[in-house]
Amino acid sequence: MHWRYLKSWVELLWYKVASFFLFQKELSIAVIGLQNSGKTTFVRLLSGQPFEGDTVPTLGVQMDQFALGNNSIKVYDLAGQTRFQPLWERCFDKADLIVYMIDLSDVAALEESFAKLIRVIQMTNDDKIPLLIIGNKTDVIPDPPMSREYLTKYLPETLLNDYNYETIEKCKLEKTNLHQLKNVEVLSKQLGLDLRNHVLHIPLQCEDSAWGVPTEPLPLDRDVAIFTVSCKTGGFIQDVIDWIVQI
Ligand SMILES: Nc1nc2c(ncn2[C@@H]2O[C@H](COP(=O)(O)OP(=O)(O)OP(=O)(O)O)[C@@H](O)[C@H]2O)c(=O)[nH]1
Ligand SMILES: [Mg+2]
Repeated sequence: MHWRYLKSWVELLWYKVASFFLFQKELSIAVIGLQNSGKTTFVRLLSGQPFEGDTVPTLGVQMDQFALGNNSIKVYDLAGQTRFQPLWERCFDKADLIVYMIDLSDVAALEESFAKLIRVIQMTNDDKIPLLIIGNKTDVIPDPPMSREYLTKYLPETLLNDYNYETIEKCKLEKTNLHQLKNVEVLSKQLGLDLRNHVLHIPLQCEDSAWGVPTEPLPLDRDVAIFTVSCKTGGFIQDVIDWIVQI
């Protein structure tokens, strides 16, 4: 046997023994979302590697295992290309947490990304798998000129705690108003996710709802969190990590 293979076997064995004694819990995470949304970049950050501007699109699924705080994390980094999307659901039964990445700066892909997320929520809701929704690439979205209204209304990028879903406006998203999505409350409204009342309002255009007929809100009996982040600048990544390790 080549010494390099022997070395990786020894490392794996050492990791398994160390995890048995050192780690409080083992967490399997499935990271999904459309291509180019930043899934592999996010996994790299989780494992302590720096931001990489030039990444290679993932093919199929890439598995990685590392320590995060006192936890041993096993990550399934899934490919976002359409041809690989059927693989996503094969990882759901192994996952203790599903992370869904959205590229907030890609206005052309937002509708597809939102629709696929809603499908994932419907598919995994009975199993109550915790769900972490990450709006990524906030650094690419230009801010409008600073105003008092902007500062008070659009700045919160942290996890929702107490908010009033009904009073948030839903708008047609365009390049010029994308900055609103940096606010997790606005993002939750666009997705139809009322986290305060734990329900999903399924939009009419989604494939599983009859066209033109409002569907009943879907009760969410699971942990759901939404963050908006920048994997490039590291903005709010630590908040995401803190949330993951507490589940
Ligand atoms: N500006 C900016 N670029 C980012 C950010 N996150 C990721 N990227 C870039 O986006 C591109 C795609 O990132 P990946 O992590 O490979 O995307 P992915 O979701 O894994 O893509 P697939 O594997 O094809 O599904 C890369 O060029 C990254 O450097 C971010 O927060 N800001
Ligand atoms: Mg990838």
